Amino acid sequence: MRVTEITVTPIAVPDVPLANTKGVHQSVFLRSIIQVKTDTGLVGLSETYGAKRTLAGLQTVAPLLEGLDPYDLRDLRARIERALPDAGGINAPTALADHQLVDVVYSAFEIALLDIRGKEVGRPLYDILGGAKRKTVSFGAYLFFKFAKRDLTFGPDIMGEVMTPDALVEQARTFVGEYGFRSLKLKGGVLEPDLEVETMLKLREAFPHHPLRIDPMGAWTVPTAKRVVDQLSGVLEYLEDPCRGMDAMAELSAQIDMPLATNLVVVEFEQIIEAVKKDAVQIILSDHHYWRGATGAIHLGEMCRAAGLGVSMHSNSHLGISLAAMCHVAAATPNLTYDCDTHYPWSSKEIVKGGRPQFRDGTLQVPEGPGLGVELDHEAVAELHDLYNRVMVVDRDDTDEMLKYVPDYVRKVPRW
Ligand SMILES: O=C([O-])C(=O)C[C@H](O)[C@@H](O)C(=O)[O-]
Ligand SMILES: [Mg+2]
Repeated sequence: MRVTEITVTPIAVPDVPLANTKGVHQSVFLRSIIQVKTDTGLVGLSETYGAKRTLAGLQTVAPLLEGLDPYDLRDLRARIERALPDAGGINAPTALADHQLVDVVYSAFEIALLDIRGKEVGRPLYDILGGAKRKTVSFGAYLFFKFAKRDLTFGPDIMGEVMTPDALVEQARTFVGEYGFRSLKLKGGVLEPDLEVETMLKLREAFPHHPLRIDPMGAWTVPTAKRVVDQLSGVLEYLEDPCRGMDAMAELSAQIDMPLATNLVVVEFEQIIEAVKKDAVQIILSDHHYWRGATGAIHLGEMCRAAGLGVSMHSNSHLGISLAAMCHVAAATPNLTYDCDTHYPWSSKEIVKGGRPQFRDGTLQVPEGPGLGVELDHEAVAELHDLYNRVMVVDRDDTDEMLKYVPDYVRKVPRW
C-alpha cells in the first residue's frame, strides 16, 4: 500500500471573541483538513492548525509524500525533515510557546496515516495505538471571559458579553446544563487577578463538587501567582501556566503545594528533562497536534509516568476530526487521568458526517469505526473553504484583534 495523493484544504470556521492574555479570538479560526489517498482506495483524514506557517509547511510536504508506505513513520519524518530544513517554529517569535513546524506537520500527516492503517485492518485508532484503557473520554467545560460579538457577518455570537465573575458563573451553568461537564477550566489572565480569584470562588460555591482549574497563560509574576495560590488553596485541582517561562514556574512551584500544569513551558520532549530537574511542573498537557502525533502523545504519557508527572490534554479551537483523534489518544493514554480540554462547544460547525457528537455527562464515546471512525462531509468542508477564501484572515493574531475592542490595548506578559 502506498500514498498516491494528498489534499490540504484550508478552512475558516466562525469564532466568537474569547479573551485570553494575548488578546481575543478573531472572527474565524483557521484549520487545515488533510486527506491522504492510497493506491488501495483508502483515504486517511486529519485536521490541524490553518495559520499561514503551518499551511505552507503542509503544502510544501504534501506532494513529497507520494509513494510513502503508511506504516513507515520514520520515512514520513525523514521526508518532512528534508523538505523543511531549519524550518523553525509555527508561531511568531513573540509567542508564549513555540511548536516546531516539523513536529506539527509530522503530527498532522501521522494521524492521517494511522487513520489509513485502522481502515485497512478494520480496527479503531485506539487499537493501532496499543489498545483502549477507556472507551469513554471525559471533557471539562472550557470557560472564557468574552466580548459580545460586534460583527455577525461570518456567524452568530454565543452567550454575548461575559466580563464579570457572575456572568462567568452563568456561562458555566449553561455549559454544564447543555453538556453535563463535570469539571471546569477558566481561561484566566484577562481580568485583574483578584477578580479571577473571585470568579473561581464563585464557581466553587455554584459547583461544590466540580474540579476547578484556571489557566492565565503566564499573565502573573511569581509573587502575584503566590498570592492567588494562597487565596485558592484547596479550591483548584491544578493551576495551569500561571507564570511565564520554566524558571518562573520552578520558582513558584518551590513555594506552593498546588500542582502546576503546562502547555507552554514543556512542549517538546527535551523540555521534560529540564522541567523534572527544576520541579517546575507536575502535570503536562498532551496534544497530538504538536507532540509528534498520536504515537508521540502516547510516548509523552509514558515519559510522564516514568517521571512521576500527571497528564492532561490541551485543546485549541477545533472541529470533529481533531475531536475524534483526541478521543482515541485519550483512550490509549492510560495515565491521562484528568478531564480533557476542548474548545468544541464554542463552534457550531462540523465537517464530519453524522452531525455533532453528543456529550453525555461531559463525556464522549470513543468512535468505534475503523481508524478515526469519522467520515468527511465534503460539502461542509467546501463551505468553510469558501469562507476561508472570502474572509481574508490567513494568520492568528489575538493581539491585533483586541485593538478592535480595546483601542489602547498593549499586550504584556506577565501583566500583573
Ligand atoms: O491551554 C491553553 O493554553 C489554550 O487553550 C490555548 C488556546 O489558544 C486558548 O488560549 C485560546 O483559545 O484562546
Ligand atoms: Mg494552557
